[in-house]
Parts: sequence; C-alpha cells; structure tokens
Amino acid sequence: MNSTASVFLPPNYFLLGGGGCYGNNTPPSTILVGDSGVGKTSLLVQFDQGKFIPGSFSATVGIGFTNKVLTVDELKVRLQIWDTAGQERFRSVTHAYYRDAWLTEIHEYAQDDVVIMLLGNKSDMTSARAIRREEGEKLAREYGVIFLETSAKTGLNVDEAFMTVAKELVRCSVQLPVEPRFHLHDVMQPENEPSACCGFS
Ligand SMILES: Nc1nc2c(ncn2[C@@H]2O[C@H](COP(=O)(O)OP(=O)(O)OP(=O)(O)O)[C@@H](O)[C@H]2O)c(=O)[nH]1
Repeated sequence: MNSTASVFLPPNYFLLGGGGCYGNNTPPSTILVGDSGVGKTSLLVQFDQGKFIPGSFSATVGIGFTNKVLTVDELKVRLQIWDTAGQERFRSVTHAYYRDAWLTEIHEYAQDDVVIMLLGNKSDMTSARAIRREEGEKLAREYGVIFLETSAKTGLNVDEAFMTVAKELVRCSVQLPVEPRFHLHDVMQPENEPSACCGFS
C-alpha cells in the first residue's frame, strides 16, 4: 500500500479513523481525513447538529475539533472528533497532526486499538455516482478497513459511522492489555499546540 496522503481514493471518499481505547489516560480521538470538498465537515455537522446546509462550501482552515458524547451499551463516552482541511495548501498543518503515512503506519503499529473506516460520501447524488458500492467494498477489503456509504445531506449512515468507531474503541478498552502501543491523540497534539491553529469551516 502507498503512503496515505497519496493513496488513491475515489471521488467523495475519505477516511474516518479512531484511536485510543477508553479507560486509558489519553481520551480516544477520531479524525476525518480526505480531499477537499468530499464532505468531511458536512458529515461532522450532520452528526453533531443534525443539519445539512446545501451548497455551503467553506473550506476548512487547518484543523478543528468537536466533542460529542455518545451512548454505547448504556455507557456515556466522549468522542473527540478532528476535522482536517483537505486543501493542498493546508497539508503541512494537517500532516503535523496525523502524519504522512497515516493509514499504513496505523496498520503496521497500531492494529489493536485503532479503527479505520472508508466512507463513500454523497451517496444521495445517485445520478452523479462515480463508483459502485461493490467497488467501494472491494477497496475497503483491500485496505483492511470498514466501509460505509454515507450522505451528509440525508444523514444516511452518519450516526452509524461514528457509532461504529466509538463501539470499537469501547470494545478495545476491554480487550487490550494495560499499555496500548499507540494513541492517535499523541500524534495529533504537537508539543506547542497553537490555540490559533484550529480553523473550522
Ligand atoms: N449532495 C451532497 N452534497 C454534499 C454532501 N456532503 C457534502 N456536500 C457538499 O459538498 C461540498 C463540500 O463539503 P465540505 O463538507 O465543506 O467538504 P470538506 O471535505 O470538509 O472540504 P475541506 O474543508 O476543504 O477539506 C459542500 O457544498 C457540501 O454542501 C453529501 O452527502 N451530499
């Protein structure tokens, strides 16, 4: 597999990754990574606020985050969700957080407490569909990740995507040995985290 930044993803596909089990010192984090305009912010807004503002494309500047409390198996768990800018000009900022070979390295070093999903967004745009669901599923199998088609517009599978991540992180907190090997959170907070870094579209 190539390094992530240049991993080929079909139009409107992006990655939702979560890492760090509950119960450890560092709270779990989730991150949205993908090209500009694929709908990362819209998906997060739909999940967080239950709304979609049609045609409002305001590119994310750098990186921002949202906290969301979810109920998983009657447990209330907090998910910190990072939304990264897809535009090339912000690459240096976003890569400082999740690093270049993200997908590859996560698989290599952090299989146990990381969950990665491939999301095929804008599934409501049926007439402009660029890739069949079966092809998306095949791609996800090749990468060894979970696949869902989503729509930030209709809300299709939006809750399911984040719930899947949260459930996996709750599950791994039960299964993992005391010392996990890796936290996404660790690579997403540089030493001198600038408070003004975090734009949000
Ligand atoms: N029809 C449809 N349009 C969508 C969907 N998700 C996002 N859009 C539209 O796609 C455009 C880009 O969405 P954004 O959420 O801003 O994209 P982004 O991936 O966050 O872009 P960057 O911030 O530049 O990385 C906007 O005009 C959205 O309204 C969807 O599921 N269906």
